Amino acid sequence: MQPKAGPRISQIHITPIAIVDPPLLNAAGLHAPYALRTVVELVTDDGISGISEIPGNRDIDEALAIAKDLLTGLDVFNLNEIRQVLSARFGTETIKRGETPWDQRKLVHIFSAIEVACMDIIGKVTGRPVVDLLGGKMRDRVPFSAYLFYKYEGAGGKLGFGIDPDATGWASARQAAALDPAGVVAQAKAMCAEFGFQSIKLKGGVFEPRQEVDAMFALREAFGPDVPLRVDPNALWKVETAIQYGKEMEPILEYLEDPVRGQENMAEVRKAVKTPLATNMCTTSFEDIPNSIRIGSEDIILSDHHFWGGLRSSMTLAGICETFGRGLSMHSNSHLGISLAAMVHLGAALPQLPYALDTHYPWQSDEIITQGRFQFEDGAVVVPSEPGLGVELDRQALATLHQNYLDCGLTKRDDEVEMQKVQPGWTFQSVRW
Ligand SMILES: O=C([O-])C(=O)C[C@H](O)[C@@H](O)C(=O)[O-]
Ligand SMILES: [Mg+2]
Repeated sequence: MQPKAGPRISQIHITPIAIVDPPLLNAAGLHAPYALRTVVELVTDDGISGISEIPGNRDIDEALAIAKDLLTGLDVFNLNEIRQVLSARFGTETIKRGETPWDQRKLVHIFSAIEVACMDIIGKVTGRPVVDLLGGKMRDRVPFSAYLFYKYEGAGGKLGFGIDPDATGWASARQAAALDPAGVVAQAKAMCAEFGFQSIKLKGGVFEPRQEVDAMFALREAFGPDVPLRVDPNALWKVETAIQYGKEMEPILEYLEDPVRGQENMAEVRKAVKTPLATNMCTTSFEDIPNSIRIGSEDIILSDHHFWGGLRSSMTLAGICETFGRGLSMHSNSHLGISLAAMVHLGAALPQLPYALDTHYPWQSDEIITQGRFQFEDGAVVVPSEPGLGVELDRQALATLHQNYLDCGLTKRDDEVEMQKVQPGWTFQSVRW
């Protein structure tokens, strides 16, 4: 029997969108009232559509527009060829990941956008969910962790620092300020009550370490020893600070995420502190792995299919982690349901899943898929069983959120600029305490 010719890419639609994001504080500054995402839709010559979502950035969107011409006519099943074509065009980029908690590299984002949309199509053609294309489902539900942020009062979007007085439940709690340990505990209680999360992460690197460590002890006091806790100062601590507070938190932490900057500093802290160290900042690409293994910079890699070049690359990373005794979990950024669907398929396919994954999803209120917002049951999302990603693009919502993008005037994430609007003169420091 002759193999069938695969469907070929005939159209690529790239739509930047802006989604409402509350004033969340982090090491890089403050979230703008809108977070940017880019939605990519591939359409095949026989009219099948596949979608993906990546962090929004005008430079990356422009690179995607160049990729469009290179990819038209290629077989969606031939992901190796697609990768080769993209590597040949963008593989020499000199852009580095940068010092912020997010990633600036174009190639990994483009790979991710194209590969996920192709896998959505392949799933539709074969009648199988994406998790099956990644080797099959290891679990039916994928657990996520509560992701707490210090924040100013405010709802984001058009309301900015204002609030919607008619909001109820988590939609109301999400607007509250959280600027001290009591505020963090109140936020955690509201988020866990709504989503049923069974582990908790605090985004640190905002206040001096004593305050953030006190917040972790307050969470332990409020939730008891059965709820795993993590804190992520996004590499702002000095080695001695990380060792001091890392030791103090040994009895209460599941893992300590990126206390310090760089693999060497992480390795030094790891030798001194018993708690496992996790990273999405020092070992962030395949090129970083050899040194990570050589010097032992972390115990857990927080993968992110948007930054590691897609879902299949993330499976490769899982194999490397298994070989070298690293744990693997997942990092996130402000995102909608297309990204969440991809994260859930990947989470379901990973051979081991010892840690609940990160997600910013509770902080978002918009959605771009026809089924509406994903539901969490006891902190977990049920793996979609429909072909492909199992989500369909809501074209009306896409148009509205694209208009938000045009109106808001943002072209990339810049938390430093947003912070300066509130605290004039504030500057990002790569190591602060
Ligand atoms: O674990 C992390 O480093 C993140 O989740 C990075 C994000 O960019 C986070 O800092 C945020 O949303 O401000
Ligand atoms: Mg992190």
